[in-house]
Amino acid sequence: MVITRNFASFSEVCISSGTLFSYLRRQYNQYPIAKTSHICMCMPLSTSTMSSQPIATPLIKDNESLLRYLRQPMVLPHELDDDTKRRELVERTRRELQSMSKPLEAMKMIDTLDRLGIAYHFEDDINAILTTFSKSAQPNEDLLTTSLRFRLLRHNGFNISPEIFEKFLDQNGKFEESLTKDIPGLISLYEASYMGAGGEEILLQALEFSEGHLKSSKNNLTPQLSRQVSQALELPRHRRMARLEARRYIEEYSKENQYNNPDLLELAKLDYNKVQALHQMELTEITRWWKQLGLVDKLPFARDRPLECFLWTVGLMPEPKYSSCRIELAKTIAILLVIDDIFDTHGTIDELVLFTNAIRRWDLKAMEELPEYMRICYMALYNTTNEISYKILKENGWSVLPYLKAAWIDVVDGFMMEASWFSNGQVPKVEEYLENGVTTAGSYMALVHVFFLIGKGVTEESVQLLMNPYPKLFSNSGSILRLWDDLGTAKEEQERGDLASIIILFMKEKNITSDEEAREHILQLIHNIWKELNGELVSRNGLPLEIKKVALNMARASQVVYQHEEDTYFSNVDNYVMALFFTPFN
Ligand SMILES: CC(C)=CCC/C(C)=C/COP(=O)(O)OP(=O)(O)O
Ligand SMILES: [Mg+2]
Repeated sequence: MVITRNFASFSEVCISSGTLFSYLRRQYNQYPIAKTSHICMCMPLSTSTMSSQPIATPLIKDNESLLRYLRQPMVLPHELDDDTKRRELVERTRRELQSMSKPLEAMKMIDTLDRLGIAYHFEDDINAILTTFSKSAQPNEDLLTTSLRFRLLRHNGFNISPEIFEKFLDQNGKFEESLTKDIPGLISLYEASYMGAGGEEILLQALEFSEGHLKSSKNNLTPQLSRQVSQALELPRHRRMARLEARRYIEEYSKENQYNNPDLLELAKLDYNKVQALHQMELTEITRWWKQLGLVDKLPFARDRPLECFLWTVGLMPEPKYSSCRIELAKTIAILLVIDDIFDTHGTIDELVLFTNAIRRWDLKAMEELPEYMRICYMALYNTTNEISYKILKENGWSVLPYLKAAWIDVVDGFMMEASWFSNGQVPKVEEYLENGVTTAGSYMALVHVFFLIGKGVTEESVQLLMNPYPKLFSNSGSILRLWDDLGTAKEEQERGDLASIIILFMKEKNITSDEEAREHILQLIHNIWKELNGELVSRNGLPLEIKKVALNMARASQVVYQHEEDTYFSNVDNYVMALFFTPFN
């Protein structure tokens, strides 16, 4: 049996590799067979059957803590059992899914798998089932089934026409009154209506109809239905961040004793814990990188939030297969926050001009003209971007530096634009500010990196669509990010002396006197942009489905990170972080 154990870095762990190896030999009768910078593999002398089980490891800085760590059993027996059990359950669930003959049954199962955060195991099976659903129109299907079919298909990138809802309209073109008694059907219709794209009138109507009736009947329902209605009204499924929803729904599902499938529940919990352990490992790696980079030691005014950066990446790309993408993306966001702080709070306008020009030149000679505090940030950005480009070149053979660099130049140009507006006392138009704000929120920068880091569907044609201009998909999702950012951080930023906020601009431009009213308008704007985003998800815009899904996830994560009561921001995000990364299921 091979046991793998992940260390923060091999050199950090094996201050003396002899210590490790002889310790393993003595203690566990295991023998090291391979070492890389992150993994040490050990093989017991007595057997050669293999299975691997990575375990998250805390930073180990000296021999003392290494030995303390190693004194724990190498692989806890229950962890191996859990993994075997998890794999068995995945296969059992796959067989169950494949054998389902009734469409509604299969759809409900797909929906539950998705909600429990385990659908990624069955991607091919789900796609195969949905492909058959997309071809077979079912005239007699009820409201619940039709709506669920529509939502699942769109969610997975299939283009299905909303005409399938026409059969529920009466002679006056309104949803039939009799449907108001069908609460599960109404919930399903409500959830489906959030998949609507611009101009899809019938889905607008569906939203109004279902929302109105759900609100008015909420108090006269069974506790279970009432809970479902409240959940949907609070935030529809389509807008929820996957990992957070998995965390929440596993808890809810475990309470529904009569209705749940015990196999699915067990699988969801085991899988959640396994993915959480992977996230912890990534977090260890990012934190170690960030500490070694030492940027905030040199720039004490800058934000030091690797955990928050990582939360973003889990929002954007929750699936385990994107592990290394998350690590690289978190690095870019951490640096983005520092540059943002330089522009928003620390740099003088002359220094910012120098910095912007140096970034445009993108060479180390340009760095020499900068003040010392900017030089360190410059080089951190330069090196990190080169390293990411190198990694992509090594793995896929693509030279992506020109794209990554150009995206960063755009970010800094955007920051400079903001800085010059505010230093000249200029008030930009809302539209102008928003357009620039999409760039300064890092949206394009992040999505361009993700496009290459994921590496799916990267062709000469799709690369052409990536920049100049950026795709509408990116602008839509970036606008939602910027709007939520401003809704969430306006107060904090005003206190820090940063006056850039769409709320103030909106109030000025639209002659609105109340902050509250301006916020309402912005929420409506977000809702409208979501429709555009939904259109992009199913449009043939030439972009791969993987990046479309990430863009939608970015809009979802923005709401999670920024929607909060002003004074409870940190405690909210902290709660998410605790639940997502540090609290396993029993
Ligand atoms: C997925 C990505 C790209 C996440 C980055 C999040 C972000 C907007 C950080 C800047 O916050 P801020 O509120 O300090 O920015 P600003 O000062 O521009 O409002
Ligand atoms: Mg902000």
